[in-house]
Amino acid sequence: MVASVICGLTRHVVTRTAPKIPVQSLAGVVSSRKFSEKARYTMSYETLDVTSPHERILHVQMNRPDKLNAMNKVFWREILDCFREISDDTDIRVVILSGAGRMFSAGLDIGDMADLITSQVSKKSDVARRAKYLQSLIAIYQESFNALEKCQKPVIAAVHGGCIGGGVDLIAACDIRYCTQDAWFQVKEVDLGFAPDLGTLQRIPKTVGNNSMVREMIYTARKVEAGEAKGMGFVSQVFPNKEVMMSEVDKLAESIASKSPVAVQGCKVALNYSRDHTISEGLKFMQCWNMTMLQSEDVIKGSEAVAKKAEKPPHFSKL
Ligand SMILES: CC/C=C\C=C\CC(=O)SCCNC(=O)CCNC(=O)[C@H](O)C(C)(C)COP(=O)(O)OP(=O)(O)OC[C@H]1O[C@@H](n2cnc3c(N)ncnc32)[C@H](O)[C@@H]1OP(=O)(O)O
Repeated sequence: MVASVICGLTRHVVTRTAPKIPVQSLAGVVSSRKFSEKARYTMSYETLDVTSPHERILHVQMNRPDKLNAMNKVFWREILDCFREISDDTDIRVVILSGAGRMFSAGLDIGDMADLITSQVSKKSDVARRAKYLQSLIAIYQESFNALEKCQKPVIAAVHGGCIGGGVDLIAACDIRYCTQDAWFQVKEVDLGFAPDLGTLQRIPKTVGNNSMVREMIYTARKVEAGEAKGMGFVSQVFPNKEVMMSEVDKLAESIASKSPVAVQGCKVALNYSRDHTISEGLKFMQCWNMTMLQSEDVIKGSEAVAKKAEKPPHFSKL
């Protein structure tokens, strides 16, 4: 019953329970998804444009420019599938996330949501049935953005123009946020009459030291300009325009991609774990993590390069 009611979402749920395993992770089988230099990554999506600007780096661009990258039903499924696939792809070490067209994202696709309310929610006769439906819908959307945080590779958000509602939830789940001078951020949900539910309220207060400013931004739903976002620590760098930003993002991604994936992925998992646990639990986690990872060949290669003051980083194998 529930499956038939959630209609277009059924496919979504099924995908979640059976994550795809990348071909190349199956016993070294040669994949059709190998890179040629600057080749287009062959994952194919309707709402995302996925390319590989450099070896080991993937650029995921939200690609509904005519709708200001508003997040529709297809997007929620694709962003989840895409980041799950990237997480397991040993060819990839860093991901860049951006938006095509004149802004990063106008957030939730309001038309799409209105259709869903009319076609699904309002047809249910009872408050409990409507509530159950909405609860599972919110959980599905949350999982789409959790996928960025769970992705083993660092994700760099590159924001230009508006970043509204779901757009803020999305970048809150990223590791690093850069933006252009013309970027603005708006937690718009309060203006629409509800509280954000996809991570803004949970992640931003743990990212930004200025809790007073976070609450001001959320309660008023006002636009926060790039300089203010940097001042509060939500973004780490502001650039004059998108071209300059993307070039700097590339440099950042290349720098991270040149490092040991054992080290970088270890840092990501430990930073996320430590954010959600006590210091003592985080330290215990590191004992367990590094009692294995300190035995990696990467530690030998890295230490030798540092000791020899090598100009170039050593070659670290895929992980
Ligand atoms: C379960 C809950 C899950 C998720 C919850 C998420 C919460 C949110 O995301 S809340 C925020 C929702 N978004 C908004 O309220 C923004 C709405 N849009 C606007 O206010 C404006 O479009 C604008 C971003 C300020 C830009 O204005 P303007 O420059 O004048 O462009 P427009 O002509 O308005 O838009 C161009 C084109 O894009 C379509 N569009 C814009 N935003 C959305 C949207 N959020 N959903 C769907 N479509 C959107 C707009 O309709 C236009 O399309 P046309 O086909 O050209 O008409």
